[in-house]
Amino acid sequence: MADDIVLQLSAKSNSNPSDPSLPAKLAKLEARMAGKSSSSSNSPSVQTGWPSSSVIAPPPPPVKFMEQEELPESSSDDDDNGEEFLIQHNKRIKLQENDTVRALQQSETVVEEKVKVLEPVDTRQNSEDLKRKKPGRGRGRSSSCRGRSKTSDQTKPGPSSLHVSSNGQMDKHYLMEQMAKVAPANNDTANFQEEVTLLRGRVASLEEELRKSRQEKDDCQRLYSQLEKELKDYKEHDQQMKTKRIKIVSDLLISVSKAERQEARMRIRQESFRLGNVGVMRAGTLISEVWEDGQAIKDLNSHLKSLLETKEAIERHRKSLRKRQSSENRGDGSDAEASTSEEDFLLQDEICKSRLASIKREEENYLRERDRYELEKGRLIREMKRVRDEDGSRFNNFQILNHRYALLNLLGKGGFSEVYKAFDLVEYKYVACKLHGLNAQWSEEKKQNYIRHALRENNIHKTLVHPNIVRLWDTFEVDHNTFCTVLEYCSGKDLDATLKATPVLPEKEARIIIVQIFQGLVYLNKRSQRIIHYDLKPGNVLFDEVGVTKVTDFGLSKIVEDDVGSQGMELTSQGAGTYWYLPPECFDLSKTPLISSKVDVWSAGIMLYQMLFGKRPFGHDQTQERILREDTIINARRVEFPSKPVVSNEAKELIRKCLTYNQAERPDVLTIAQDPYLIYSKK
Ligand SMILES: Nc1ncnc2c1ncn2[C@@H]1O[C@H](COP(=O)(O)OP(=O)(O)OP(=O)(O)O)[C@@H](O)[C@H]1O
Repeated sequence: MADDIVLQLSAKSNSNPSDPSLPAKLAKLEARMAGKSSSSSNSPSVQTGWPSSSVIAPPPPPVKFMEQEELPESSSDDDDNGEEFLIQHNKRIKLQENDTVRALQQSETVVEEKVKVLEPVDTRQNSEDLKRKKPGRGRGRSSSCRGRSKTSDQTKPGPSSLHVSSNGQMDKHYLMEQMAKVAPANNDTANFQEEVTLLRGRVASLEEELRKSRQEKDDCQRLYSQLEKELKDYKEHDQQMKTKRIKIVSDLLISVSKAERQEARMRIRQESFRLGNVGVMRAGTLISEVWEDGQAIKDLNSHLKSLLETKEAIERHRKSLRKRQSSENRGDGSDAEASTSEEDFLLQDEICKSRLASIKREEENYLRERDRYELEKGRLIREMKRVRDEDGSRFNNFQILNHRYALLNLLGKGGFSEVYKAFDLVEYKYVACKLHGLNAQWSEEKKQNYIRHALRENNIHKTLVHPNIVRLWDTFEVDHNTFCTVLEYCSGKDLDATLKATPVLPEKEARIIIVQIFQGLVYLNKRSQRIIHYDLKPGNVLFDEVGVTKVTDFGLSKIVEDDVGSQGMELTSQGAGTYWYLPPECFDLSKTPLISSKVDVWSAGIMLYQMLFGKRPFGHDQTQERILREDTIINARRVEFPSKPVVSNEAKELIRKCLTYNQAERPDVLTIAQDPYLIYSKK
C-alpha cells in the first residue's frame, strides 16, 4: 500500500513537474511511513504522545489506521498536527482520485471514439490483408484476428477491465496505467482526426468512383444489349440480303448464260449454212450421220474446180501449140500464110505459162482458204457436239450444287464426265465443275472401281498447289450416281483446241508454253511425294484468262513411292493413255515396264515438236489402234525435223533430248529442266 502511495505521488510529481518541493516531501513521507509501520507492532500511544487514556484504550480499528497510513502528504513540522493533516490530506487524495476517474472517463471516451474510427480502418486493413494473403488464407486470418483483438484490448477495455476492487473502489494503479496510455492517444487525436478526414475523403471518392463505375457498367450493358440487338438485326438483314444477292447474281448469270446459249445456237446455224452440217444417211436399215458441206465450202470447191478446169484447158492449149509448132518445123504445113512464126509460138507459150502461174496462185489462195474453212469446220463440229451434249445433259437447267455452285454452260464432255462452267456463290468467282457420272447400267463392281479411281485422282490432285497446275478446290457428292470435283476455271482454250485453230505456233509462243509445262513438272518432282502425270497431251494443257499455262487431269497419275529403284516403278496400267504421247518403254509387252518421270519428259518433247511443226513426230495420221498394231512408237528410234517451218537448233536439241529412245539415257524432269532453252535469263 505504501508502494501504491509512493507510486501515486511519483506519478503526481511526474504529472506536475512544476512542484519542486515534491521529491523532498516524498522522501520525508517514506521515512515516516517506515517509522509508523515499525511502531505499529508496539504501543501507538507512545509513539504518537497521545493522552494515557488513549494508551489504555484499545488500538484503533485497522481499517481506519490503514486509511490514515495511506495518507501520503506530510511535512517536517506536521508531526504535532499529524491527525489533522492526514484528514485534510485524505480529502485531497479523494478529490484527486475523483479528478483522475473523470479524466480517465474522458480519455476512455476519446479512446472509444478512436477505436470506433480505427475499427473500420482496421477492418479494411484486415480485409486488405486477407486479400493479400489469400493463398495462405488460414494463417492470414489468424494473424489479422490476433491484431484486431490486441487493438481492442488496448483501446477498448470492457467493464470488467476497469479493475474495480472488491469494495467498489477503482484500482488506482490500473487507473494510473490507463492515464499514462491515454495521454499519448490524446496527443495523437489531431493526427487521427486528420487521418480519419483523409480516409473519409478517400472513402467518399472511392464511393463516387464506384458509383460512376456502376453507372458505366449499366451504360455498357445497355450499349451491349443494344449492339447485340443491332448485330442480330444486321445478321438477319445480311442473311436476307445474301439470299437476295444470291438470287440476283444467279438470275443475272442465268440470263447471261441463256443469252450465250442462244447466241451459240444461232452461230451454229449461221456457220452451218456457211461451213456445213450433220445430215442423216440411210443405207438400207442402217442410218448414219454424214457431214454435208456448207455454201462457203461448196463455193470454194467450185472455184477450185473451175480453176482446175481452166488450168487443164490452158495445158491442153499449150500442148496443141507445141504440136503445131513441131509439125510446122517438120514442113508439114500446107498453107504458108497460116503458118505461125517461131516468135508467135514463143509468145503464145509465154501467155499460157503466165496464165498457169496466176491460176496456181489463185489455187493456192483457195486452198489456204479451204484449210481455214476446215479449221472452222472442225471448231463448228466440236461446238455442235458440245451443244448437243449440253442439250442432252441432266445438269443443263442451271442447278445450284451443294448450295454454292451455280451451274452455267457446258464446257465439254469427256469419257465419263461433263465439265460445266459454274459460279461459286460463296467466293464469288468462276469455277469449273467436273461431274463424274456413274452409269446406272454398270455393275456394282465397275462402279466401285470407278469411284476408287476417281478418289485416287482426287486425293493426288487436291494436294497440288502450283501456278502451272490447275487447282482442285472442292469435291462433293451430287447424288447416288454422281459426284463433282470443283476445279480452277481456265477461260482460255486448251492447247488441243489452240493447235486445231493454228496448228503451227510461233517458236516464242511454243517456248513459253513448254517452259511453264516443265515448271509444273519440276514441282511434281520436287515434292516429298513425287508424281508422274502419265497423260500429258495438248487436251490436258489449259490456259487461264491471261494465258498462263496449267496442267490438268491427274486421272492416270502415279505416285512414286520412296522405295522405288533408280529405274522407276512398275507400270500396272499398261494400255492406258494417249499413244502419240507415250514413250517406247510403255509399249514393251515382254515385261512389266518400269517407268519414271522420263515418261513425262517424252510427252513434253512430243508436244513441243507438235507446236513447232504442226504435227506429231510419230504416227501423226494414225489411229490409236494402228499405232499399237504397227508398233509405231516401238520403232520411233530417231526424230526427224522438217525443213519448214524454220526452228532454232536449241529447240531441236531439246526435242532430241526429250525423245531419246533409250529410257536409261533420257534425262529425267529435274535434269532436263536445267536445259538453257527452258531457262529465261537476261542476255
Ligand atoms: N478447269 C477447267 N477450266 C475450263 N475448262 C475445262 C477445265 N477442265 C476441263 N475443261 C474443259 O472441259 C472439257 C472436258 O474436259 P475433260 O477433262 O472432262 O475431258 P477430256 O480430257 O477431253 O476427257 P477425258 O478426261 O475423258 O480424257 C474439255 O474441253 C476441257 O477443255
